[in-house]
Amino acid sequence: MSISPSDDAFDLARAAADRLRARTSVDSFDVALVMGSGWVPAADALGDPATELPVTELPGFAPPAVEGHAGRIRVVEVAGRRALVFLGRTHLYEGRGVAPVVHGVRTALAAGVGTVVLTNAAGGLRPERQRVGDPVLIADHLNLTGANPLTGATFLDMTEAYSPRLRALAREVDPTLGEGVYAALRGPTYETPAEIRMLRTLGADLVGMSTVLETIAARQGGAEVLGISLVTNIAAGLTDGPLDHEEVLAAGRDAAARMGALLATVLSK
Ligand SMILES: Nc1nc2[nH]c(I)nc2c(=O)[nH]1
Repeated sequence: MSISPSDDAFDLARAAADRLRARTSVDSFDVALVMGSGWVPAADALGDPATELPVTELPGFAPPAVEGHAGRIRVVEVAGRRALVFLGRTHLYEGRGVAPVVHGVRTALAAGVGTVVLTNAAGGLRPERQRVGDPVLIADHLNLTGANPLTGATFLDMTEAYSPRLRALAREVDPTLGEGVYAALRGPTYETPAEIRMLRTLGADLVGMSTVLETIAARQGGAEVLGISLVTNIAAGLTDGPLDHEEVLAAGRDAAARMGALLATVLSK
């Protein structure tokens, strides 16, 4: 018998799923999409929501670190599938611990979701083949956060953490999509040039501060995962000049709108 993470984390996810069902009058959902920084235009392209609510209406969700769209959930029918669209997420760097970072995914799985799409904004480590604004499919990850949502003898296979089937579907829809290894660090600092050189040596192609813990939680719950990064800056030391977070978000917004059509098409398959 595997020793799963503390039961209260799963009890809280079940309570949040029950409240979500009651609030949306939807008994079960098919797919969850977590829209990272700059991905709100993609969420808008998925279609008009039947319901939209602040996550704080559900147990276990903290108010968003930054006001605005982040911290809201939309219920949208995407290609005939009942979708939960999370606008924004909790990051490890907020210091709330690991469980809140994966609470959204666990809530979605408790509400019946079998497919989880994780999007994020990331730094690009391969300027020779990446441009700001490029979407990149996540083929695999390096969890360098020093954290894990699982505890105890939960020895989870992570061989195909990012669904080969969904990645092939995405490439069928958009053959220009590249793939890469996503390295997650705790943050909130961006990397030093020396750390970027280390990550390139380790085989990473993208760097960010999210996604990997959500992927682990989704895989523990048996869900298929599709991960997509939007390269919103070329990582530190690989171009001249410092990183400016506002520029980074603007680049993400420009490219994210076309991602909405891609996601809707992939989910229709
Ligand atoms: N760690 C890290 N996270 C990021 N998020 C974005 I957007 N760009 C970066 C980056 O260059 N490094």
